[in-house]
Amino acid sequence: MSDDLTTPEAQSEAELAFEGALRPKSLAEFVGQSKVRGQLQLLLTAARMQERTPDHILLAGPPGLGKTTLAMIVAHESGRTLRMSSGPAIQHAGDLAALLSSLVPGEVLFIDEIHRMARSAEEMLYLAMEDFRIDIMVGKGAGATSIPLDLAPFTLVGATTRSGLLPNPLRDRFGFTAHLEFYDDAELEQVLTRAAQLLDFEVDRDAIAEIAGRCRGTPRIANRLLRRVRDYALVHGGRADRSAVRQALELYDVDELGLDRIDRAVMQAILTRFDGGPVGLNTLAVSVGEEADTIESVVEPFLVRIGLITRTPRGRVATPMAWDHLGIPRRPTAGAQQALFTDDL
Ligand SMILES: Nc1ncnc2c1ncn2[C@@H]1O[C@H](COP(=O)(O)OP(=O)(O)OP(=O)(O)O)[C@@H](O)[C@H]1O
Repeated sequence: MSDDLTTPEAQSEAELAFEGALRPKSLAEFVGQSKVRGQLQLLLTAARMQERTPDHILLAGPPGLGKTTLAMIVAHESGRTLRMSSGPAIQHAGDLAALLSSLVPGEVLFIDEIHRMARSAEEMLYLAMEDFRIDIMVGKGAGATSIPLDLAPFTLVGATTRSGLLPNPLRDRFGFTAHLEFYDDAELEQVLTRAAQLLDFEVDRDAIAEIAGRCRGTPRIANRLLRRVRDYALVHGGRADRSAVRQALELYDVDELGLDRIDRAVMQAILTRFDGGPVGLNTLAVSVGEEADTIESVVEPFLVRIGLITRTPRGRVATPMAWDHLGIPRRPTAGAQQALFTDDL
């Protein structure tokens, strides 16, 4: 689904550059997530007063809600440099050893998608987080020895979209875990207003409200839709008003609830092929030709959140609102109450 406007992951170098320009640089500029902001502020201030590195921080939540931005803010607010890496780039304990041993004292190490790091590296990280020390294995077999190596003190900021996949010993070593929530419409309007100002783009208030309602509670998508609306207003030479938003987003297949092509394909499958469900994740993924992981981590949380589907022990089930929204008449004999596919819940 890499070409979809509402995919919450960043999609290209150009988008990353665009995001960089809009990224809040301080906690004060960061919109929403007020509880997490307050908790982080306290943690950073206490560390500063005690002249020590801040505790390790785990940021959990769906893509595009601001985990990378918060990691950058942690480094910035504590006056430290930031080193960025990601779970998939750490395939061996040696990759992590090289990274950790090159940190300068006090540096903030950001590991995105930390749940995708190699198991062997995870174990090395336990000791590094706790004692700022690692054991390097030298040699093989009976002659193998481990050489302890002291590390510079650092703060690890881990980000994950799947905190349930992190082993407990790793999760427990974070001093603070922040669960980022989807943003409400008022917060998204603030994100959009700020972005429009930074882009020097004049846009009507009701246009902002219209975009906020269609961006899946996700700032990254809000900014991306704003960009498309800006293109539309530029090309058509008109005002960036509510009607321009509607026309631009219709062109890109984003409906008034923010559903895109994939969401609709998933809903159509549940409603028409499986009579409203229940249907198991893998069966559903195969029927729409998508990865089960994409359905589970990107599509489903949003559909559940807006009340179009529910998760039951027997699988995903469409709600009455889903039939109405997709404009599909409910079948009186729908087998929705039968567990059709219970093999892969
Ligand atoms: N609270 C916020 N206030 C203003 N803008 C935000 C906020 N959170 C995120 N953004 C905007 O959304 C973009 C995406 O945020 P970010 O890269 O931090 O998300 P993420 O959660 O790390 O996503 P991923 O998991 O895909 O890496 C940022 O460039 C920023 O412009």
